[in-house]
Amino acid sequence: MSLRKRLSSSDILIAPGVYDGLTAALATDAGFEALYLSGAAVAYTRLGRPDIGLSTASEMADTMALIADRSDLPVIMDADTGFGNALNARRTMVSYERAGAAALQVEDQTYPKRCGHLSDKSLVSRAEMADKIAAMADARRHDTLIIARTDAIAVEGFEAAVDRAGAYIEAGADVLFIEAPRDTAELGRIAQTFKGQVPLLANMVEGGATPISSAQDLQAMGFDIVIFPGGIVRALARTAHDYYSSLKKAGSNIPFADRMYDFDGLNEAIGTPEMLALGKRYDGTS
Ligand SMILES: C[C@](O)(C(=O)O)[C@H](CC(=O)O)C(=O)O
Repeated sequence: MSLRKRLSSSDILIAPGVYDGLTAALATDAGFEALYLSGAAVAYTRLGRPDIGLSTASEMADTMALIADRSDLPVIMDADTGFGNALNARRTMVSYERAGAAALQVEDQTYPKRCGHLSDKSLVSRAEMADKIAAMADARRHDTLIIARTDAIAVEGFEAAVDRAGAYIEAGADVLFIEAPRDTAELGRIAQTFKGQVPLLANMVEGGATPISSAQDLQAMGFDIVIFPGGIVRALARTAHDYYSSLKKAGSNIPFADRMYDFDGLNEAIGTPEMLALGKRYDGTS
């Protein structure tokens, strides 16, 4: 089902963050209906660095292509600022579509951007961002959704964020994402203001500016999509930290065994038996 069609349903869409073939495979097997390719998760895992605009558009497109090889689910792709001005954003649209994205999220920060939950962000003008959205809409070759994000709450205040969001819908945004509301009341006001105009996205960042709500509560407020972009990295980083400490201390993985897949367990999780059976089917002997 196309992402646009799925968003016409009244059930909120939960898109967990992924950043490679493994996380895409595991999230797909868990039964989600869409994935979120998080720029933060790519920076955290590939670079071991913060989400401050260090990853390149081509690194992101390569990652998208690997995920599309491994999962048939629609992928919402983080396009940051579009990597520059409107012309850069047009090119980002075309290359991310080619890599397999079903939706591109673009934000009104200056380039290079930073995580929406870090301080000291700066914005391009409302008019520049509106033109960037229109440029991306004109450049797309498929029914790729444009998710317009404003980071204005932290920079210009809540009312300005609402004004910007209205302008971005007028410019052609298919989905609205107001980044980092500071409390549940602000989340509720966003839903009340824009419900019924375009689908609304909420972003749950553990320990970030917005208190964590469940998908059920966000749906009751009026949200249509919720992303959990970096949760998987926070979970895996914590496990990796504990794993390396344990291995260093014990000189073996025996103390950690009940927190790990063994050889067969991992092979099962990534579909090794099915791949080997497929190989046999095409090995010229049957
Ligand atoms: C949504 C986001 O842009 C992302 O890169 O996934 C980040 C999330 C994060 O930093 O954990 C954001 O700016 O909110």
